[in-house]
Amino acid sequence: MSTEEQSSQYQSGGVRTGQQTYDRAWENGEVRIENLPDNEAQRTELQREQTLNTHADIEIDVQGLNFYYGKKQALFDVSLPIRNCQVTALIGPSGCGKSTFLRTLNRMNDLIPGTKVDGMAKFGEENIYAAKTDVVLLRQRIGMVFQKANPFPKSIFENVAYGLRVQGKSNRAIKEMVEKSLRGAALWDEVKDRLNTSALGLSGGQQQRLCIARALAVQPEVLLMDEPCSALDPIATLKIEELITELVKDYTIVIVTHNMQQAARVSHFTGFFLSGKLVEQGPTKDIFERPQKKETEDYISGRFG
Ligand SMILES: Nc1ncnc2c1ncn2[C@@H]1O[C@H](COP(=O)(O)OP(=O)(O)OP(=O)(O)O)[C@@H](O)[C@H]1O
Repeated sequence: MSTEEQSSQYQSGGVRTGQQTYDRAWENGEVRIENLPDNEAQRTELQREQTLNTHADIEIDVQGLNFYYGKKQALFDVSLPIRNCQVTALIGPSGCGKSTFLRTLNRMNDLIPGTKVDGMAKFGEENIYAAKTDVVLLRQRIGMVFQKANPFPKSIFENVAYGLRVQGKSNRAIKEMVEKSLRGAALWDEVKDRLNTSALGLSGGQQQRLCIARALAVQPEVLLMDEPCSALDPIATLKIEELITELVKDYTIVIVTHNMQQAARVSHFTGFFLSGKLVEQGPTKDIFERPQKKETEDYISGRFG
């Protein structure tokens, strides 16, 4: 089908396939990774399908979560299992509550005055939302990477060493962990000869991988990623996606993304949010190819959002 034919089909409201939705994104000037060498996108999607484990243990079991910014309720009765060593993507239109949900998982919203949460998020024997939860320890176990890379104005080495110094680790242990974390974040080879130079001199993609290394250094069990590629070019985006595919062998990953094709490429499970409610969740392939709810189908096929 020609581009023109596709466009007219979109305008007439016909159902789009994921590829067509992505083609439209390309026409709109958004990222298109399929054009990169070796058809990397198809490879990662295939790898994701092969590593889907619908029986994986539930690492965080969120049940009946309600969340409020002051009087405004932002999440309504959300229940979502986050599975061990799988990537869970959170998708939905702007303002639907994806980031709010993500931030409840390591209590980042506590930093915003006037917020309130009720419900349960079972993590091991703990309820993440319980008043007695040690939030510092929680954020060490559940690390976070933000939309915009936020390295400290320090050297590359000190950025990664930061959390380890706070923990009082020995210099020798710190040196080992910094190297291990930079390797884990697929950055070591690019920076090993300039560890003492400023992190701010790195490219955007390298800075984001440095932030991932910084999160890995304190040995988390879960990594939360809030649109980690939204400020990156296609090549840097591809590197982060490849990295996610590697990291998920050892870590449970939850990623917020606006980019449905990214969700399709990297995630095993997907949750679709709309107006603060989790409309549908399940294996990514099912959500994209056989959505059960009309709202999901409309969103996936690009009718809104
Ligand atoms: N600090 C805040 N104070 C008050 N309301 C907030 C705050 N942060 C978010 N909200 C509101 O909560 C709702 C959910 O926002 P959230 O950022 O979680 O959505 P999102 O799906 O991540 O959106 P986006 O894709 O645009 O980042 C929105 O109505 C938003 O305006």
